[in-house]
Parts: sequence; structure tokens; C-alpha cells
Amino acid sequence: MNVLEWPSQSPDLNPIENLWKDLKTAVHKRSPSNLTELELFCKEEWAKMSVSRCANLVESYPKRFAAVIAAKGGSTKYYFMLYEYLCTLDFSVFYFLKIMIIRVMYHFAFTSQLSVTSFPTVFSSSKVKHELVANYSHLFWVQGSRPELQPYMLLAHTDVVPASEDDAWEVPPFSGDEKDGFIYGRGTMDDKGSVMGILAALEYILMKGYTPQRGFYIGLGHDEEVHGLNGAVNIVRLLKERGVKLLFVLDEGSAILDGILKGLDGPAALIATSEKGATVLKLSVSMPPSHASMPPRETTIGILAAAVKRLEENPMKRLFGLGPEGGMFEHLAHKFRFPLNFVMSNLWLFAPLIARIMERNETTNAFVRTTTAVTMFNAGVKENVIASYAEAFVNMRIHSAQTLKEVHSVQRWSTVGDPRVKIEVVYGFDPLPISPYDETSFGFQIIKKTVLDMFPSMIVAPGMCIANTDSRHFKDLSSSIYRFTPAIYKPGDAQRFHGINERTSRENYEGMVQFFFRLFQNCDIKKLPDVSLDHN
Ligand SMILES: CCCCCCCCCCCCCCCC(=O)N[C@@H](Cc1ccccc1)C(=O)O
Repeated sequence: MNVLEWPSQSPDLNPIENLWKDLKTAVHKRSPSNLTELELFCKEEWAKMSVSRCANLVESYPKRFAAVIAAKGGSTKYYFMLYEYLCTLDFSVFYFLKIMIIRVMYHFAFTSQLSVTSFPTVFSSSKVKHELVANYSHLFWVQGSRPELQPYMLLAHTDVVPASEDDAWEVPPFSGDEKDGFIYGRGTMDDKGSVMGILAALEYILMKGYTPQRGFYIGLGHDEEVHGLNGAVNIVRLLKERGVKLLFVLDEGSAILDGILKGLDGPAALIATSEKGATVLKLSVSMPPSHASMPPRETTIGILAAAVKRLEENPMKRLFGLGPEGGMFEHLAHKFRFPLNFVMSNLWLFAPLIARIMERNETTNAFVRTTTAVTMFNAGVKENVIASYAEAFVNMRIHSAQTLKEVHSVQRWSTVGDPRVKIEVVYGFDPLPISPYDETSFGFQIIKKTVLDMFPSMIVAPGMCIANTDSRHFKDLSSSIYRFTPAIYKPGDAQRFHGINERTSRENYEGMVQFFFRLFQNCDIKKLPDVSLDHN
């Protein structure tokens, strides 16, 4: 028998993928509540698979071949049917499986479709070297005509958090549908918009025959939403092995805010010069299980629930003004309406007052303190058994004026405050260093100039990223790391990140392409006013 080479992760060529889909649908409908049930339901549903279903799938082979050949090896309707289905799965036992499969599929769509059809010049230009890192991340090197100039790097990521249609999206989250001038879909803001914006700008500048003087890298991670430990970390490792040092790095993490900061006249472009630290703590309580008819005075669930409640009722202390957000508000002060302009210019006096106002809103509260979010709570196996084990996960984002060590000790000794609650650190890292933003900082000034080229009257100020980005892995390659996407966000938009109805306006997307197109050229300017070109 002649055994042909077979692309194992090509869902449109492998009908077995459809059977996996059938199996998952059937098991999902039965809602297994633990691993034993999951295994049992899988076996039972697998045994029910009909011979005719298998025969039909095998018969579809010739059509699949024809479709793949017609798509020149690209994706076909068989792939997309399966993909669409996967996007409808909810958060359940399939959560991790789903992330993994969706990631593989996105990669598949990305490499096979985008490269050939959407960005032909990028992928065929002799100036561009493209390589896959850790199988799914992309590293581009765009050769400059002056190798003596230090390169810079743009970052974005192709992976996304899950989205469920059950969550009442206005359009299906993976449709990419356009409605009222907005492109909807998971990833449009975080962070496929940037991926497409950067590549479209590169395609365009190459098509125009522009040869950049300063070489640059583009890194597109595939696992930012799960820490970037394979994508960004391996890109950094490769660059380190090659002895690369970067003039500056630009990633997602802040934007142009319009109407979000109350009292500010007009939109402000906030170029984040740092990002918060983070830690996840696992709290757990154990005790022997017992019969629900003879409950102990306190249960694992009750003890843990009380600890979690204490965490929510005792937020970390206010630190407003002691980190880079202080500089941000001082820069913006003169653009606030009276009396806020006076208040903001005198943070040394008014910071505690402003902090109290800002903490009332969940977005601005993130600038005031280390935040505490209880994100997962698991306990119990049966409704008439006292749970022997309860666990909760607490996600904290650490304010720049605090350290990881300090946060851990506060939680351990004062807030949780119950020795029966075991506290384990799942992971943690300190707030990131503050990148320079004075007149001699090339990266900051070039990003600012590019914003001003597009929006001449825009307020531009250093900002702070309240979440985390892949750029944190690059701190050994550059001391100038900035987080900024040239998109305009209005009230309500912050909630679309990881939420429902994620979308980008046509203008924002076009602005993104324009921004990177101009940035590529601005990085070639000979001299900043009174600055040396290669300052880092
Ligand atoms: C003053 C008002 C500010 C309003 C902010 C408006 C939004 C500005 C853009 C924000 C972009 C945020 C980008 C976030 C990327 C992201 O989600 N990263 C993830 C990374 C991560 C993954 C797993 C565990 C820890 C960390 C995250 O931070 O959760």
C-alpha cells in the first residue's frame, strides 16, 4: 500500500474531525460534572456513533480533495463549518481543549489564507524574512538599508479569549460581520486589529517601493492570552541568541481615550510607559466529606466564601499618584476643565481626593490600586455530600508603587486571615519598569509624532497599562517599551475587551493601517529635535 503524507492538523481533509465534533456535541449536551462522568459519557456516546455516519464522511473524501485543491491548499468550507461549531462551545470541561483547537485553527487560517491572499508582497518581498516560532507565532524581519541603525520591534498577537454566542452578542462573535460602520468579532480590539493593521501597512509600504532605512521586527504571538510563554518568550530567546538589542518595542495596552476620563476636554492618546504587575493566588479549604443531613457548623464552601468576601470588602490600599499614572494626570492637567485642572496639577495635595472619585468606576479604579478579582470558585461533587474541598482563584494586578512580595504578605496575613484557608501562589511578577518619555526618548517621541501627524490637535501623554501584554517578556532586549494602539475608545468600549460585542470602527481600523504606515517612515527620520537618533 502506498502511504501518502498527511497533514495531521488539516480538519478539512480529515473527516475524523467531524466525528470528534459529533462526540463533543453529544457529551456536551449531557453536561458531565466531573472527570469520571466525562470519561463515561465519552465512551457511551462513542459507542452510539452510527456506521452510516462514518460511511457518509468517508464518501465525502473526493469532494474534500477537490475543495482543498481548488483552494490551493487553503481552507475550505469543511474547515470553516467545523471552526464555526467550535466557536459555539461554552465554558465547560472543554474550555482548555477549545482554546487549543481554536488556536490551531486560527493558525491554520492565518498561515494558509492571509499569507497567500491578503499580504502577497509581504510574503514574497526579498526585504522581508518570515519565520514561524514555536510552530504558531510569527517573526518578521524587515531589512533596512542602513544596518548601522538599531532596529525596533512591533508586537501584536493572533490568539483570543473564548466567546460564546449565548452571551447575547449583537452579531456572532466569530463572523467578522460589519454593522453600522463597525467590524464586530472576538479579537477585533484584542488584538487581531493590530495584527491586520501592521501587516496591511507593511504590505502597502512595500507595494509603494519604500525601502526602510532602519530595519525592524514584527512579532505576532500566538499565546498572549495564556502568558505568551511559548510565543513571545521564544521570540525573545531567538532574538537574544542572535544578539539583537531593540531601540524600542511597541505593543498593545493603551489607546486614544475619548470621553472616558471625565472632565477632560477632547480625546487623549495615552502611550503607556509601564504595565502593572500581576499575581494569581489559589485559596483552598479541605476537610473530610460527610453526609449533608449532619452538616458541620462550617463547611469548606462557607469558610472559603467568607475569605473571598473579605478580599472583596477590603480592597488593597489606594496608591493613586505614586506610580506612572501620577505623571499621566499631571501631563493632562491643563486639559481638564476647572476646577479639575487645578486639582490635577496639585496631586501632591489632592491625590487622596481624586483617588476616592476614581475608585467609584471600575476602569479608573484600576489606576488607583492593586486590584483583586475572584475569577474562579470550584467546590462540591454532589448535592447531598458536604464538599471535602473548595478552591478559589484570585487574579490581582499590582500597582507600580507596590511589589509582588508586599501583595502576597498583605493577603496572607491580614485579608484572608484564616489559617484554614491555604494560600498558594500560582504565578506572579512585579510591575514593569517605567520606560523613558522625555524629549530624547526616540521611541516615545516617534510614536507621539506619528499620532500628531494623524491628529494634529490630539493631547498625547505618557500612560499606564492596567492589564498585561506580551511586551513584558522583552525587558532584557530594550529599556524603551511602549504600549499603545492608535484606536479611539469611547465610554463603554473598555468593557468590550474580553466581553461581548467586541468591535472596531472602520475609522479605527483605517487609522491603524495609516498609523503603522507613517510610523515605518517616521522611524527613518534623521534626527529628533535636539536628540541623537540612536538614543535608547
Ligand atoms: C482610564 C481608563 C482606561 C481605559 C482603558 C481602555 C482600554 C485600553 C486598551 C487596553 C488594552 C489591554 C490589552 C490587554 C491584553 C490582555 O488581555 N492581556 C492578558 C494577559 C494575561 C493573560 C493571562 C494571565 C495574565 C495576563 C491580561 O492582561 O489578562
